[in-house]
Amino acid sequence: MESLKKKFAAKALALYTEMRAINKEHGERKMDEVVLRQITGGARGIKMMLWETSQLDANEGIRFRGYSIPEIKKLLPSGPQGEPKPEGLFWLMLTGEIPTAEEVNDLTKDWQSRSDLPQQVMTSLDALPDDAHPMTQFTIGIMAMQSDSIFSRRYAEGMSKTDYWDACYEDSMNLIARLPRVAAYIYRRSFHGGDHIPADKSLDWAANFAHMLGNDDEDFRSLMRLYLTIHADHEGGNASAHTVNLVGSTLSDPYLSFSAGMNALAGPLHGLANQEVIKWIFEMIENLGTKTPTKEQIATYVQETLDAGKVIPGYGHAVLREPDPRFTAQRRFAEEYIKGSDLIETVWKIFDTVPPMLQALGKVKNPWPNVDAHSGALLVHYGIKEYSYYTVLFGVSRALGVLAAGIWSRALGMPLERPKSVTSDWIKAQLKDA
Ligand SMILES: CC(=O)SCCNC(=O)CCNC(=O)[C@H](O)C(C)(C)COP(=O)(O)OP(=O)(O)OC[C@H]1O[C@@H](n2cnc3c(N)ncnc32)[C@H](O)[C@@H]1OP(=O)(O)O
Ligand SMILES: O=C([O-])CC(=O)C(=O)O
Repeated sequence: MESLKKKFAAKALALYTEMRAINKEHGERKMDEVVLRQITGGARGIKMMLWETSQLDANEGIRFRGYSIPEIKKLLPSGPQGEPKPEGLFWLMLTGEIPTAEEVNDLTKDWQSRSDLPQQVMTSLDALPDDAHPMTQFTIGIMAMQSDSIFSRRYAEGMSKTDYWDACYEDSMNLIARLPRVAAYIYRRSFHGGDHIPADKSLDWAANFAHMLGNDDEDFRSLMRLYLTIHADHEGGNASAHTVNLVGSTLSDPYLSFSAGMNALAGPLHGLANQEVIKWIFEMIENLGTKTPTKEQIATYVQETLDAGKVIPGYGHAVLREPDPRFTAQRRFAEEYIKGSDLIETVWKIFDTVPPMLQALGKVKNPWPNVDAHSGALLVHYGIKEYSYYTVLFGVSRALGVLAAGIWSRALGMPLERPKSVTSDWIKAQLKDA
C-alpha cells in the first residue's frame, strides 16, 4: 500500500518537525493543573498524552480527525447500503484525509494480501479448551503471531530510530489484516464445533469477517461495517488505548502492545461491558418471565441490581456526559434495518428507565448509555447470541485506532511513558505544608 505509506510519511515528517519546534519553544508552558481528586480518582481528565487519531468531547462524543460519527457515516466510502467501510476510517486516522473509494478498495486488497495466518495461531488456539473465554483466546492468538514481528526483528538487527514507524506500520498492517481471521477462528471453534469458513477475497474487511463468522446477510455485513468503524478509537485515555500506548512506548512491538491493550479491554468496566449488558438483560427476562418487560418491571429490576451493590452495565462513562453518539448510531441502524425485535425494544425501554434512576443516586456523573448498551441486542438479532464473544468484536475494531495511533507515536519519536506516583504520606505532608 505504497500510497498510504507515502502519504503518512510526508505528514508524519512534517508534524515531527513542527512538534520538535513547538516543544523547544513552548516546552515549559502550563497546559493543565492537577487536583488531589484526580490523583486518587483514576487520573480523570489529566492531559498527559499525545493522540492524533481522535478526540473526545464530553457532550458531543468522539470525533475522528475532527469528524463526528454522523459526518463519518456521510463522508467515508461505504458498502452497498451506505454504511462506512472501516478501511476508510483507518486511512483517515493515519492521514487526516477522507480517502476516495479507490483508495479504500486498494487498502482492502492490501489487507487481503497480508491476511493468511501462520499455522502456530491455529495450533495455539486448538491447545486451549473450547470454553476458554474468547478474549483469552484472542490475546493468545495475537501473541502466537508475535514471532513474525518485523519491528522486533529489525530492532534486534540494529534498526535506526528513524525507521521505527516504518516497521511499526508493517506490523500493524499485518496484524489488522489477520485479526478477522483470528477472531472468526475463535468464534467457529468455540461455538460451531470447529466448522471453519474460508475467507472470501471478493469482500471488504468487515463483510469478509461477517462471512467467516457464518452470516452472509447483506444487513449483517452493513452492521459489521458500522460496528467495526464506531468502536475503533475513543481518544488515548481509555484503558485499552492507554495500555497499548504505554506498552508501545517501551518499544514493545505492535503484537505485544496490542495484546496488552486487549487484556484491558477484557475488563467489565471497559469492553467486557458489552457482554455484561446482554447477560444482565437475559437474566432480567428470565427473572421476570417475559420477553416484553414493562418500564415498571425494568425499574424494579434496575433497583434490585443497584441494591445488590452492582453497576448497571452499559450506563455511565468516565468522560462522556451525554448519551454516547455510538449508542445513537446503533439505535438508528436498528430503526432502519430491524423491525419487531422484543430485545431491541427492551434496550430502548431501558434507555427510558435507567438515566433518571442513576441520576437520583446523586453520585453518578453520567447517567446515560454508552456504546455497550446497544451492541449486544443487534448481534443477537443477526444470530451472534454467544455474548462471551462480543468483546472480541470490539477488540478487532479497536485495533484500527490504537495501531494507527501507535504508528503515529513511533513516527513522532514519542519517549518512554513514565508518569509520577505519590504515597498517601506525601499527600498528607503536602496538605500539612499548605
Ligand atoms: C467501552 C467502554 O469502556 S464504555 C464503559 C463501559 N462500562 C460500563 O458500562 C460499566 C458500568 N459503568 C460504570 O461502572 C462506570 O460508569 C464507568 C466505569 C464506566 C465510569 O466510572 P467513573 O468515571 O468512576 O464513574 P462516576 O464518576 O460516575 O462514578 C461515581 C459513582 O457512581 C457509580 N456509577 C457509575 N456508573 C454507574 C452505573 N452504570 N451503575 C451504577 N453505579 C454507577 C460508580 O460506581 C461510583 O460509585 P462509588 O462512588 O460508590 O464507587
Ligand atoms: O473512553 C473510555 O474511557 C471508554 C470508551 O468508551 C471506549 O474506550 O470506547
